[in-house]
Amino acid sequence: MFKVLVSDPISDMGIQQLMDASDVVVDKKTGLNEDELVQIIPEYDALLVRSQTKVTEKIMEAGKNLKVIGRAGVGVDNINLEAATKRGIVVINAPDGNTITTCEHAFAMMMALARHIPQAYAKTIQGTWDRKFLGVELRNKTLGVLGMGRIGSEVAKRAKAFGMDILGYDPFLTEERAEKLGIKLATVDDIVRNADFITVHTPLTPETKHMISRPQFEVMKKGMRIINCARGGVVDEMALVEAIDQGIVAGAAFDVFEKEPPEADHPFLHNPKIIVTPHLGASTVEAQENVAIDVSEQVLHILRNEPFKNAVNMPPVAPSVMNKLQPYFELGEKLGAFAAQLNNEAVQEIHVDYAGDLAEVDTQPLTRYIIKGVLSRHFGSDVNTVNSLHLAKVRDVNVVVSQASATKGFTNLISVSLKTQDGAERRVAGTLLNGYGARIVQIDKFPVDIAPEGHLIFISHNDKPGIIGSVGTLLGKNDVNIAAMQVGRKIVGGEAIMVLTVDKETPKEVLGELTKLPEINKAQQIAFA
Ligand SMILES: NC(=O)C1=CN([C@@H]2O[C@H](COP(=O)(O)OP(=O)(O)OC[C@H]3O[C@@H](n4cnc5c(N)ncnc54)[C@H](O)[C@@H]3O)[C@@H](O)[C@H]2O)C=CC1
Ligand SMILES: O=C(O)C(=O)COP(=O)(O)O
Repeated sequence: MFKVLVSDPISDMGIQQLMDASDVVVDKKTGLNEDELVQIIPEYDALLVRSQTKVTEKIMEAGKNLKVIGRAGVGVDNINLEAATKRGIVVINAPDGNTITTCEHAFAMMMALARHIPQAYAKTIQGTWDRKFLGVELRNKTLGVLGMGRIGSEVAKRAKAFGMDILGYDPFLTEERAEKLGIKLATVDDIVRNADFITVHTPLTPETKHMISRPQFEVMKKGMRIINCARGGVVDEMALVEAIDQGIVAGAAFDVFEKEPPEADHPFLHNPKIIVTPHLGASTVEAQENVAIDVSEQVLHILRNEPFKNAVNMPPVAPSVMNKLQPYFELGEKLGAFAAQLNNEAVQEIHVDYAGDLAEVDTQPLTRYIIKGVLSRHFGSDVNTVNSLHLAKVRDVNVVVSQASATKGFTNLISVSLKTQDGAERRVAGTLLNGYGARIVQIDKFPVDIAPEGHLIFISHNDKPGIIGSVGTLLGKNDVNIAAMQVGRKIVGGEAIMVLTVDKETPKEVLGELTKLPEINKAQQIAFA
C-alpha cells in the first residue's frame, strides 16, 4: 500500500483518482512547518504540494520512503531539486493545467491597473463617491512581455485582441514564432524603453532575478505600468517603489512577492499605486482541478513503476521516443546488473553502445536504466533512474554512450562494457527478439543466447570434455535443478563459458565446490534484483 501526503490545499476533485486507487492511502495535512513534516514524512511514499510547503533537504532526508514529490502547479522553486535528485526522488509538476488561469489573472491585473478598479472599489464601499480615478485604454498601447512561454504567449494573444502592440522577449523566441503570434521579437532593452505596460512571465532564476531593476526603470517611458504574476524577485521590489516615487512608473500590479507572505510593513501594501493579490494566479476551480488531476495521474504512474511525464529533475522525453524505448528498460537494467556482477574491481568507465533500431533515438532514459543496473550492485535501492547518472558522476564513473556499432544481425543491440581500475573490460550485449523477448546474446567475446531472468550461474572454464557432466552432477547432488544451459567458446580447447539457469538461488558453498572442479576457473551467481 502506498501512502501519499497532501500538504497544501489541493482540489479534492483533482486527487479523486488517488483516493479511489485501491493501492493508495491519501492523508491531507496542511499548514505543517518543517519540523512537523520531518516527523511524519518517513511513512510516506509521495508528497503532493503547491507553493506553500517548502520541501527542504531536511524533509527529504527524513523521507526515507519518499519516491516522488508532485507539485500541483508550475513553479518548483519551493522544492530543493538538487537534494531530490541526489536522493533519487522524482519531482513532477503540472505545467499545463494553470496556464490560461494565470494568463487571465495577469490580464485582470492589467485591466484593474489601467482603470484603478481596486482603489475605486475601496473608496466606493467606504461611502466616498470619488470620480477622479482617470484610467487609460489598452488599445494602441505597447505591451512588453518578458518570458514568452506558456503563460506569456497566451497573454500576448489576448493583448492582440485588445488592440495592443506587443513586444516579446524570450531566449527561445524565434522570429518565426513571433511572427506567427503576431508580435515583435524584441530585446529586454527595447521593451523597457518602449513599453507602456510590461508583464513578466519567467521563472525566477539567477538570470531573471531583478531583471527589472534600477537601470531598467531609469530608461522607461514615464507613466508606464508593470505587472508581475510570475515570481517575486523578477522585478526588484525596492527599485520599483523608487521608480513610482520618481513618477516613472504610474502603477504596478503584483501577485507574487520576494518573500511570501510579505511582512505587514512591506511598502507594496501601503502604496496606493500598487495593487496586490496573495499569489492567486493559479487559483481558479478549473486550474486547480487540472493541475491536481495531472499530478495525481503521474504520481500513480511513478508509484506503480509505470512510465510518466513532466519530471522536473529528469530531461523531458517525447512520447514517441518513450514508446520506442520503454520495451528496452528492463533489458537495459538487467544488462547493467549482469555486467556489474562479472566485475570485482571498482568500475571506472561504463560504455553503452546502441545499434540498430536504437541508433537514432535519444536513448538517455534507457541509459539511466542501464546505469541503475550497474550501480545497484553497490548502491542497492538507493539508486534509481532519477539519480543513476548523478551517482555515476559523483563517484567519478565515466559514462560513455555511442550509437555507432554494427548490429551483428540483430535488429537492435545494446552492449554494456565496464572498464575497471585494473584495466580489465567486461562486456555484455543483449537484444529484444521479436516474439521471444529479451536475450543476452554476448558475454565478453562469447556468443550466447540466454533469457535474462531467474537465477543464473556463470562459469568460466577451459574447454575440455566432461566438464558439463561434472557440473551437472555436482549441482544435482546439491538439489540445484538446471532449467537451461548455454556454453560458449571461441576455439576448440580454449577459454569457454557456461551459463546455467537454475530454479533457485545456489548456496555459496555449492559455488565454492564448483570452483574446485577440474578445469573450472570461476563460478558465480548472477542475480537480477
Ligand atoms: N502567480 C501564479 O500563481 C503562477 C505563477 N506562475 C509562474 O509563471 C511563470 C511562467 O510560467 P509558464 O509560462 O507556465 O512557464 P514556461 O516555462 O512555459 O515559460 C517561462 C518562459 O520564461 C523564459 N525565460 C527564462 N529565462 C528568461 C529570461 N532571462 N528572459 C526572458 N525569458 C526567460 C523561458 O524561456 C520560458 O519560455 C513561472 O515562474 C511560474 O512559476 C505559473 C502559474 C501560476
Ligand atoms: O504554478 C505556479 O507556479 C504557481 O505559482 C501557483 O502556485 P499555487 O499552486 O497557487 O501555490
